[in-house]
Amino acid sequence: MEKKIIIVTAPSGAGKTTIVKKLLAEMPQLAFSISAATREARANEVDGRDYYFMTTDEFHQKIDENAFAEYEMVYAGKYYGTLKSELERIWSNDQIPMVDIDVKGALSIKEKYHQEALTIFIQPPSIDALRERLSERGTETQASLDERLAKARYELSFSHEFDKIVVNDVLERAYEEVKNLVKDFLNIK
Ligand SMILES: Nc1nc2c(ncn2[C@@H]2O[C@H](COP(=O)(O)OP(=O)(O)O)[C@@H](O)[C@H]2O)c(=O)[nH]1
Ligand SMILES: Nc1ncnc2c1ncn2[C@@H]1O[C@H](COP(=O)(O)OP(=O)(O)O)[C@@H](O)[C@H]1O
Repeated sequence: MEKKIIIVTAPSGAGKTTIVKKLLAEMPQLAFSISAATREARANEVDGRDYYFMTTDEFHQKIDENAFAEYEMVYAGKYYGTLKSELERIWSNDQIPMVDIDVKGALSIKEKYHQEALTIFIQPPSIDALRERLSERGTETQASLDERLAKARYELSFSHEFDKIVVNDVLERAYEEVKNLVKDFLNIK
């Protein structure tokens, strides 16, 4: 089977996880690419399901082994990365990896797999909407909220680097748009 890959990226809080999870539940052809990360697990997160949680030393070791398709220091000294072994695991199951990563990581993975990739940028309707969504999600402190919003302004300037931009205004509408893009890419009716 051809090794296709779908990359969804967005500023934090734009809704990409919500959209990706919904799509994964509906399309068995896809599998979530579980990233490695050095941040603390949140209360509802499970190692090996949400992330492969690692210490910084373990992450450095993987970098030295050239084990990553891409990695970035995303927030506050925390590393996140896509393991090559994770993509291979999904391809060997005859599924297509759905990669949910930050904008810089998405650009580098796109560079690597550009011939087989569909890249989608989820755009929030506005910075104010982002602030509201992140506050309501209840996962951020004032400092981490400010950090995410500053990064979002920067990331929004890269939206045109991706194959498709989907504005997440009304969730259901944005979701349908993403689903149709994925179906087109996979030649599914
Ligand atoms: N470059 C890169 N970024 C990642 C990876 N996995 C997750 N991220 C990004 O890291 C950021 C922070 O993730 P997280 O702390 O879980 O917050 P959330 O996505 O806002 O819920 C998000 O923008 C993710 O898209 C990865 O493997 N590589
Ligand atoms: N279209 C939308 N309108 C309002 N709230 C939304 C919409 N899409 C997602 N959300 C909410 O915004 C918050 C951030 O979404 P999430 O999927 O966690 O974003 P990301 O993965 O991009 O950081 C969540 O609480 C989610 O329920």
